[in-house]
Amino acid sequence: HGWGYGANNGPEKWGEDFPVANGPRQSPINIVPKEAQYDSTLKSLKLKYDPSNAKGILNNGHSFQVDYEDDANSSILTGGPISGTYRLKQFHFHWGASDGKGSEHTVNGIKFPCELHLVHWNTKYPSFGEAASQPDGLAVVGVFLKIGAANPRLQKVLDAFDSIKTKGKQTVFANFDPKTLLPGSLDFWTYDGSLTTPPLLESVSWIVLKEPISVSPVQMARFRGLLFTGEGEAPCCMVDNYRPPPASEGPSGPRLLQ
Ligand SMILES: Cc1c(Cl)c([N+](=O)[O-])nn1CC(=O)Nc1ccc(S(N)(=O)=O)cc1
Ligand SMILES: [Zn+2]
Repeated sequence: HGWGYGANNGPEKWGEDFPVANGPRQSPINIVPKEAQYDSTLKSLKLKYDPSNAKGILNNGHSFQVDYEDDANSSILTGGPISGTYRLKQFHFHWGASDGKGSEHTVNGIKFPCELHLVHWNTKYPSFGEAASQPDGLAVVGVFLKIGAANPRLQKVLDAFDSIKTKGKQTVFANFDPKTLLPGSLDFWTYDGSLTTPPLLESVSWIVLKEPISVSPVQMARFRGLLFTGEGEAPCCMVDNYRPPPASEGPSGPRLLQ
């Protein structure tokens, strides 16, 4: 009976097994742009990805993720609020059962239908696993998806869904540049937070892009065709795999890029 997003094992229950759920730097948060501090010391974001580092796509029972080779500095994040070099490990998404919800971060209380996370780890540590337990260990770039025209950049990901419908299924996913999923502007909000699923480690520098990318209702429907459940189990659609922000606003809001 592991954690999930159901009534009995969802976000309200995570604190039972993971007390850090009530810690001081938990994610996601509601972003209030007017309250974001202007920080001219912040640098612009630099993302350099090598498409050939893409390895596979996996349904992990909570979301699906595209995994990258991370044994060299070929797909990296630098600049923004971080110092040093962070390597891309994987990207994944969170989404709702309907278009009115699904994102983890919210903006002025507004939920987007979907949110993309590109997960990177600090190369000052020997591995992702080591970095994940350090306060400056991880950097996740969050991108909102909003309902609009179909996004052709999502096509290759959507086309893999038939091969990873159930929990534990994975397939080869080669030659994909995650940069193609980013909006035109890399302007961002940033704050120090945590993983948004168990183990909820408080090791993430969050970098949330201000500009969303588009996704069509038909494309969103295809996300909802994935299953939380494994082959042969009673099927449960993979939807609402998002942690909501805390009801009350946190201590300090995010900083804003120059
Ligand atoms: C905790 C951990 C370790 Cl350590 C390893 N490992 O391979 O050594 N893998 N995982 C799992 C992992 O990455 N979870 C994760 C959870 C939330 C997010 S999110 N939504 O972007 O905050 C990103 C990742
Ligand atoms: Zn995530």
